[in-house]
Amino acid sequence: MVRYRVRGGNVLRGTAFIQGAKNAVLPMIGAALLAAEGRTVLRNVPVIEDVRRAVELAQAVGAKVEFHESERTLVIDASRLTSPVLPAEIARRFRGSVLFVPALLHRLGEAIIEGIGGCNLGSRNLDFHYLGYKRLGAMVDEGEAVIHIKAGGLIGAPLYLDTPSHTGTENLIMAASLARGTTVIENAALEPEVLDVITMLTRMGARIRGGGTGFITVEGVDELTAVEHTVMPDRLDAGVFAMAAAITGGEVSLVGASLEHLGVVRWKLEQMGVEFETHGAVLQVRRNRPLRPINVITDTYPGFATDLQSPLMTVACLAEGSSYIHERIFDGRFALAGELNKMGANVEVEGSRAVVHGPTPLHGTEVTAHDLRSGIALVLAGLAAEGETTIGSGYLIDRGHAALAQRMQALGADVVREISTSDEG
Ligand SMILES: CC(=O)N[C@H]1[C@@H](OP(=O)(O)OP(=O)(O)OC[C@H]2O[C@@H](n3ccc(=O)[nH]c3=O)[C@H](O)[C@@H]2O)O[C@H](CO)[C@@H](O)[C@@H]1O
Ligand SMILES: C=C(OP(=O)(O)O)C(=O)O
Repeated sequence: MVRYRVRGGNVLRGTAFIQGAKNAVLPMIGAALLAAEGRTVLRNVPVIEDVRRAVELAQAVGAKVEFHESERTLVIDASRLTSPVLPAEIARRFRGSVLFVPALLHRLGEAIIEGIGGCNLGSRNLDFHYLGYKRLGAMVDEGEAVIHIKAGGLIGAPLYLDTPSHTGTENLIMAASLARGTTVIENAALEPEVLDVITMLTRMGARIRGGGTGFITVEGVDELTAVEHTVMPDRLDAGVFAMAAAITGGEVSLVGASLEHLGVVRWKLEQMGVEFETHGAVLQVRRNRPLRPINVITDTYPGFATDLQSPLMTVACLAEGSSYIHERIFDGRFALAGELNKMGANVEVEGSRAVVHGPTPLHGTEVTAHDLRSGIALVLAGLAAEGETTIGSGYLIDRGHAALAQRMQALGADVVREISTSDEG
């Protein structure tokens, strides 16, 4: 029912406040459920739909959770968990639901997963998670509709991931933290969000070594305690606002963005003609020369983040020449191309590769968000387009970006969030 309406042509200038990281706070809510006493306090929590769903899910398994949205603070009391069931109607609405499994296994001896949601990006397997739980001593029954995992006390073991799965790494670290003995996880994910989760778990009393090396050792402990933790800034939100400055030829100050976390995204945008300057804790981004085309291959961190591939495709539409994009993480992440082409772009897709023939003037029309990042990419396209762009299925954008319309308006953009009467999401 939510849609975004964008009138293009305004050059973005001003200050944007970068939200806390969605992909860090969701595992942290899962981690908070590992503490059998006391209250966990999470600060800098983004007010996004995925967090609201995570709060509902934590309440469904028995935790007492207060989300003080205006304070961007979560208070979680998990001293009494009552149900091992992750109910379909909540769990199917976001990916982070999978991050509740370790706490349910440790606290209740079982987890019943009635569904797992998240962006529709092609195949999104969970086999590394299940294999890991099995190696730690759990029994996994993968039914058609329901997955039942049972564990009468997990025991540390050597684990490996075929590829460094983000949530897979977080889940296995959480499972190992309260398992008896030592667990080693080879080929672990290196994403900054994983490191932030390790920092929180360490503060809770977990014994974790090797974060950021791809080779993590966890010595199990008997209990974890409730702590206070401030969620790191969202590098994907920061990347989007940097690209909003880039696509409109503007200049924005990003409060709370870390240039270090942007990694390769920074270098690719610089190659396109975008300038970055750090002023202490504020990151200045501007573009005042024509956009150059780019080649991008997505990869796990420290490679180019797949979640920023879609917004970058939009920016490439305005570049003077052909850009090449190779998507290596997800096999269904190019639905955006068809929507951009409706707006006048010329994007050709073949398998996991796309060629963006720029520059093409964009014109406003009705388009659809197929997932969170294609949704925000269409907002960027709307900023650069002539006329009005309406983006349907806006809930998907709200899953990951807090107060998007207000933050864009503060930069001079004409972006409005509406509740439509049609039945699209
Ligand atoms: C809530 C959250 O943190 N979501 C992020 C997380 O998703 P998520 O943790 O789901 O992504 P993964 O890193 O696990 O998946 C990456 C790839 O590995 C494959 N795979 C993964 C696990 C598994 O057991 N088997 C398997 O084959 C997936 O199908 C996919 O092709 O990382 C993605 C990749 O950076 C991001 O796009 C998501 O924003
Ligand atoms: C793919 C994403 O999220 P999720 O894993 O929650 O579906 C995303 O944030 O772009």
